[in-house]
Amino acid sequence: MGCTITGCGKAAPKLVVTNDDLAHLVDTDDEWIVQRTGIRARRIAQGESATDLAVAAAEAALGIESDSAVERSGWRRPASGSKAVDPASIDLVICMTISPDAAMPSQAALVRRRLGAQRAVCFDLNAACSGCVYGLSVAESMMAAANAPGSARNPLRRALVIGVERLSRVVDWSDRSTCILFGDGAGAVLLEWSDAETGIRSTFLRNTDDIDGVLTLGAGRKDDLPPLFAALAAEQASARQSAGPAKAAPGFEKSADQAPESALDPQGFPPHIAMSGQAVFRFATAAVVEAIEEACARAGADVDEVDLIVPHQANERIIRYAAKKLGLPMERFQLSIESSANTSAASALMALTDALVQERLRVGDTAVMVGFGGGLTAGSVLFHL
Ligand SMILES: CC(=O)SCCNC(=O)CCNC(=O)[C@H](O)C(C)(C)COP(=O)(O)OP(=O)(O)OC[C@H]1O[C@@H](n2cnc3c(N)ncnc32)[C@H](O)[C@@H]1OP(=O)(O)O
Repeated sequence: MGCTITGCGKAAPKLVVTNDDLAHLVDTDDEWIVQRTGIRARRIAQGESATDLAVAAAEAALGIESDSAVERSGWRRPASGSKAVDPASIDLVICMTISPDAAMPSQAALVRRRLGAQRAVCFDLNAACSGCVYGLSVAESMMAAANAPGSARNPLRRALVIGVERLSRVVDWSDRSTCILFGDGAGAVLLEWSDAETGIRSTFLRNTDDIDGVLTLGAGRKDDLPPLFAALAAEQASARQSAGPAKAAPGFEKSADQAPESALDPQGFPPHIAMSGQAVFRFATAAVVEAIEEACARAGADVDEVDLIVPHQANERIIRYAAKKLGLPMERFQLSIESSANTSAASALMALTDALVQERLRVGDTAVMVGFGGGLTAGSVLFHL
């Protein structure tokens, strides 16, 4: 028993922006970008919303034909036949994103409505660039719980897990150290619960504090609250002072050797992606290797038995480093970064679609998806296709 990937799709905006194009915007060049990242071009949304991209990727995964304005491609599990899956039969929609069209309704709610997935429950998930593995892991856990004998949960046999980003809206286009890295797009998988021995076999999730704020993006909220609240705060603070110090609950007293609070002020996060590239690089290289090994260990598999590793597409050098460290040839890793750049929560599902469409991954194969990113987050999922 398990949840099997029965459909996969990706969608990208039509506009192609090459490294040479970006050299008109910031002081950079194609050679630097290719050597440091492996990126040659990215897609940038010009009018396409995150909802447009997510729906197009989801329809591709469901096998639904549509005259969508965005570019899309998809794969369906051969046994599913040519018949498209009815969106009304979907029980769950999860959207992973750090750049949704709106905070409310959720991105998943917008997709649900457009798709016509009337019976699905839906919500968004933010695990930054690890979104794909967190989304798959959460969906698998929910499906396993819902399908356990005697479960009193929502019935859950079909889930759409969609990563979607319109990062072009949250990139600082004057910062050459970040703007060259990111792109827009969406990737989706259809998971179905079945008795088969295929599907997700292990998951591994890991978080570390981003103490130095090496990867941040502000939520862009307004801080100009009515002056009334500042006056009330001052009044209440002085009342508390005259009442004496508040007592901490037993067990929650601060000890002298407790680590100091981070100097980082969340209200000071910029409204665009800010990154300390080398620190992220160091974190990512260690995290990717650990996550691949953990997913394999938990599934009782040897890393050598994995047919294809589908990593978050952040930087080709990170992937090359992981391959070397694990003693695996680069052919065992899906590389889609050249034309898509880093699409954060969408990237590994877009790469998975490429692997399936290009037949680098076939039914019967074993694959590991691995992610890492802001939070800091990392994780992996091992599945038998
Ligand atoms: C949302 C998420 O979760 S994102 C998570 C994923 N992010 C990542 O994976 C990023 C990981 N890091 C990286 O990929 C790399 O650090 C990069 C590509 C960003 C930078 O590569 P590095 O080799 O570390 O370059 P570094 O930052 O040391 O800069 C080297 C020089 O190139 C310069 N430089 C930076 N960007 C550019 C550019 N686009 N073009 C030309 N020169 C540049 C720098 O100014 C610096 O110049 P200096 O030596 O005169 O000061």
